[in-house]
Amino acid sequence: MLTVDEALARIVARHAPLPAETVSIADAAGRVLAAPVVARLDQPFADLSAMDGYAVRAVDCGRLPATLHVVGQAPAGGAYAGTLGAGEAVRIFTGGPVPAGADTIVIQENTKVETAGTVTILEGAQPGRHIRRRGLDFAAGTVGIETGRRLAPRDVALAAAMNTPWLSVHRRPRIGILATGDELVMPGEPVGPNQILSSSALAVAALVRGWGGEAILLGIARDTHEDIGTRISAGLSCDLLVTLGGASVGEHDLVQDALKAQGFDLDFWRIAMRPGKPLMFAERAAQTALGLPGNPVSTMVCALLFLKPAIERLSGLPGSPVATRRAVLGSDVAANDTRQDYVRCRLGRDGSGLPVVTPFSVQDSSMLSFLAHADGLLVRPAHDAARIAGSAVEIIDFADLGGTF
Ligand SMILES: Nc1nc2c(c(=O)[nH]1)N[C@H]1C(S)=C(S)[C@@H](COP(=O)(O)OP(=O)(O)OC[C@H]3O[C@@H](n4cnc5c(N)ncnc54)[C@H](O)[C@@H]3O)O[C@H]1N2
Ligand code: MOO
Repeated sequence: MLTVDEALARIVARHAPLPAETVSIADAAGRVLAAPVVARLDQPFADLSAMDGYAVRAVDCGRLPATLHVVGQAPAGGAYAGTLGAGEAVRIFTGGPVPAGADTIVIQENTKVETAGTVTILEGAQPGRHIRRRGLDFAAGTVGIETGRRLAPRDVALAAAMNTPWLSVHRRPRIGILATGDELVMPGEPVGPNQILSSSALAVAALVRGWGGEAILLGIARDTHEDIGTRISAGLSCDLLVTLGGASVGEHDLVQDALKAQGFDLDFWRIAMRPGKPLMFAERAAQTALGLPGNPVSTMVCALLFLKPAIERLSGLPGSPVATRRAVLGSDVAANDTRQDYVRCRLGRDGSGLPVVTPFSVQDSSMLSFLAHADGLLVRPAHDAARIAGSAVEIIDFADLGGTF
């Protein structure tokens, strides 16, 4: 059986960033840049005042107090058209252009106005003070944001300031989601005898959206070759088709054959992992299929470990493994077997600030309540020895996933 690392490497290697499209900056947050954002102007566009006060010539303030003639105004969005002469000041506001001839700003707290049309400078007139020089933030032609970055709101702010109303981003991956099983109904539908709710389809759709993909629900296939085949073919325009369940070895586990019948080549269908042994990966021309195991916790954990990096790769990111962090065990754990184990756990804090891991005593991969209440996953490598409380371990902390899991 493949290891988790080998399986992930094969999945990531098989995906490449999708082609670029142009979107309005208003819709760009969360998308991954396919071309750099380059400043189309200098910011600031001129020397601007950083404060409300008076633009003056420092030389006129050599002996204080100094009374100057106020010859005009320079608000943000306006400017004083003339050149400041000896003994003159311009009333200026934060963001206002520094007039020609002035070389410093005196903040208004350091002045007093006794006679209309004059200002008396009391202190604080050093050359260059409170002036933001033209191009201080960036100059025209500066690369503000590099290709391959997922745009956060603060990147949108920078791109907007650089006056780039249209951005080139990678197309969002289209992810088809197909549940399989005679026993499944969707929430809100009548639940017949022997039926259960398809909990995973909506959850995987939410994961896909949170990770930057477009989720396309392909419904629930009944356990027949025909129905599974028909629905797989309906999903052939997706970049990546995710199937739920039917991945294992029982007679009702038909997904593998149905994918082959639709022209997919099977890459692998079992990995050394728990939960999630029956993970399947197949490819067909520009498309891939990821068969997630049916037990709902296995579905979710496998989606986190494999679907997230695949979506990220298609989106233009590297497709890195989900990050783990150092933690200490809060209780003893037995030796692990041949499968890398992802153990649902609670996380506390010890004196040094490290997470303290307490695994739930029940780890049944059908039990969603434990997954929902977990703070993270303890990662136990295959063949890991028994470990006592206090041992160093690796975890996936759900808090690191920014609410996307
Ligand atoms: N003889 C063996 N039996 C099983 C093995 C094995 O290696 N040998 N593997 C077990 C493991 S591990 C898992 S995980 C499951 C996964 O098998 P499948 O992917 O074929 O999943 P199904 O049989 O279709 O379903 C398993 C379980 O999950 C429920 N299910 C399926 N889809 C959904 C959904 N969308 N939402 C909620 N629940 C779902 C389904 O009703 C079953 O109860 O196989 C073990 N068996
Ligand atoms: O690996 Mo299965 O996914 O143990 O439930």
